Amino acid sequence: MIDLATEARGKRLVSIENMAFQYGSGRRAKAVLNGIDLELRENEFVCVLGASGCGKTSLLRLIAGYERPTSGSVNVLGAARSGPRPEVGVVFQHANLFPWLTIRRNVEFGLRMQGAGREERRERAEDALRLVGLIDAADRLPYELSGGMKQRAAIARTIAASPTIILMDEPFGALDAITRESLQQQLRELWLSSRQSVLFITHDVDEALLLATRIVVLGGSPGAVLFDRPNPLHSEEGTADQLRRRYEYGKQREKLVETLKR
Ligand SMILES: Nc1ncnc2c1ncn2[C@@H]1O[C@H](COP(=O)(O)OP(=O)(O)OP(=O)(O)O)[C@@H](O)[C@H]1O
Repeated sequence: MIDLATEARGKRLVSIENMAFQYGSGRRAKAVLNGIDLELRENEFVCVLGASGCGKTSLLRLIAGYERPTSGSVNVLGAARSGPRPEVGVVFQHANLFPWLTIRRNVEFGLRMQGAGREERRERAEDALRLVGLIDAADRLPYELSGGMKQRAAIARTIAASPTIILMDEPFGALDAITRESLQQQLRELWLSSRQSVLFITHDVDEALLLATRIVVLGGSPGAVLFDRPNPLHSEEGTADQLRRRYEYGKQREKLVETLKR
């Protein structure tokens, strides 16, 4: 029988089946993930929550193609191929901008690698910088920008390359609470207008409840999927404040925190 709820979720972009992963081998082996089944579909914003050390970054690195599974499969865009690829963009906790290049040149850099011509690079970089509200800072150097602006530049660099999937590893983890909230809201608006498929790693329950269409909780050692459900609070409207004032917010939050403690 066709599962209508699953069919409605759109095309499958990432499919992980019974996957295990370990670093090293023999006596130095460190089992990190075990029995992982996970999907990312078109237009989904999946937040992967988990306590420190449960394997979230390792999972992202496997999807990005930086690591290979020890057993089981990680299929991305129909292929189990390893190595970075332009269809998969990654945003890390630290912006990693080239300090000697202007913000514009940083954003253009990946496009040059893709072989885009000068005009096209300029246009796509400007569009991306406009989307993240950084067009006025385009000709500044990274050291002249605040932490939040640098993260927005890193997001612009990823968006400009038009990936099919964006992987984000705690992109706001190193920012102060106010900047973090403002960027969460901006990312939410960006996602609502683009419906880009995103897999977002975080250990922040509030961040997941605000941004996710679906929430996955990883836990245990080696890490396993403890919870994988649509975000019941996902909404197309409203700000973070309005979301937190919703009646069900406290209950859903508590449920996730309890799962995280397992
Ligand atoms: N290159 C490596 N070699 C060996 N062990 C590693 C390596 N990288 C990570 N680990 C170990 O794998 C486990 C999972 O690490 P990972 O970074 O994936 O967790 P995480 O959930 O992202 O943690 P955090 O939230 O603290 O970033 C940890 O125990 C870590 O020490």
